[in-house]
Amino acid sequence: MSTTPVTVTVTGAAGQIGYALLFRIASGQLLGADVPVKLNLLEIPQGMKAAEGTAMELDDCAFPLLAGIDIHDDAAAAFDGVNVGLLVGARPRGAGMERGDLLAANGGIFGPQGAAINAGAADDVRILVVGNPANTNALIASAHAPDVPAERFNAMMRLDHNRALAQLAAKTGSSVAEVKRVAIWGNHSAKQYPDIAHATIAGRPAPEVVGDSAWVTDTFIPTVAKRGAAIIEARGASSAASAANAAIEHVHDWVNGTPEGDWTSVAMPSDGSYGVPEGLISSFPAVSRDGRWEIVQGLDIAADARAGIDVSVAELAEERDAVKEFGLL
Ligand SMILES: NC(=O)C1=CN([C@@H]2O[C@H](COP(=O)(O)OP(=O)(O)OC[C@H]3O[C@@H](n4cnc5c(N)ncnc54)[C@H](O)[C@@H]3O)[C@@H](O)[C@H]2O)C=CC1
Ligand SMILES: O=C([O-])CC(=O)C(=O)O
Repeated sequence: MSTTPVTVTVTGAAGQIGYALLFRIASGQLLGADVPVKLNLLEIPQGMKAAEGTAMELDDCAFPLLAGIDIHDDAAAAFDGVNVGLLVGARPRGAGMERGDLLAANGGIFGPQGAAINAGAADDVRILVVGNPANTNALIASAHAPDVPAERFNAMMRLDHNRALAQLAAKTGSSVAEVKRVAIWGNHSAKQYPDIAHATIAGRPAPEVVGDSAWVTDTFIPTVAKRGAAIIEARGASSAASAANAAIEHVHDWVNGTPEGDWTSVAMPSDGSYGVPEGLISSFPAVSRDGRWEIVQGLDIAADARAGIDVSVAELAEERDAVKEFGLL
């Protein structure tokens, strides 16, 4: 077992995703069963008491890997020395709030958090933004952290990716483990583009195994893209355990690598691949090698996929332009 604990900062620690996330991190599922972790919890003042309660429960688990817990309502302290930052806390959309209001309110959170990361993070810092609108919040945080390589800021698409795996497995009577190379492109929103064109199921092309292109267009894509809303409708609250699970898997693969022969979906700064304007934090199929994401190159993009990707990327560009107007970039 290595001895130096990895510092993991979780924002929104007292929220529902935080509650589903922290115990898994402390048990070793984020980084590995031999990696001790130190947890920094960041909350707003109103969330501090509940965060303290969660910390008491973490203590009561007596996790051998948990090297300490600190609770903060100050971003500079919470991100001091951070190696892995999970930015979950965000301002939810309130009644009568327009999308622009939401972007501005969250800019007020992710700008200062980016600046705190810039000031205090460890050299190897990796940041995963979960709080919505995740892609644009990641862009804002990164813009406020000029000394941190932009590639260290990701937004979470792993939940969308996992939703796509589950839908495809259910449709074809396969196990999830047999489904490989699904891709989600673009924004974590209802305009994302879930893509099975390059996927395989038990080694066979997924479109052939599904054998029903109307199902892909009319059922699969909207089901995956609108799954967040369907969960809210069913549960009366947004996805929490599945979101926490996705965050764990994203960071685990980023640090430890993706399995040979498969890829995942990651929103990261575009390098211009697949015609996505450079700098937008957009989702691509990606593999992790030596602790870095690489966009899977050379995939043929058919006309329907091109159109779907373009719609999602246009939404990201609109969000970027809106936050630029608010002076957040
Ligand atoms: N990217 C994705 O796939 C998904 C993203 N989400 C998003 O994750 C976010 C969190 O969801 P939940 O945990 O369910 O929400 P929640 O409302 O249960 O918890 C959010 C927590 O963040 C805290 N918070 C607010 N502003 C903060 C700040 N400036 N610093 C630190 N903490 C702050 C709140 O006090 C609250 O405890 C939401 O924006 C949600 O839309 C949820 C599911 C999936
Ligand atoms: O839709 C929401 O508010 C939560 C979310 O991002 C998801 O479940 O994908």
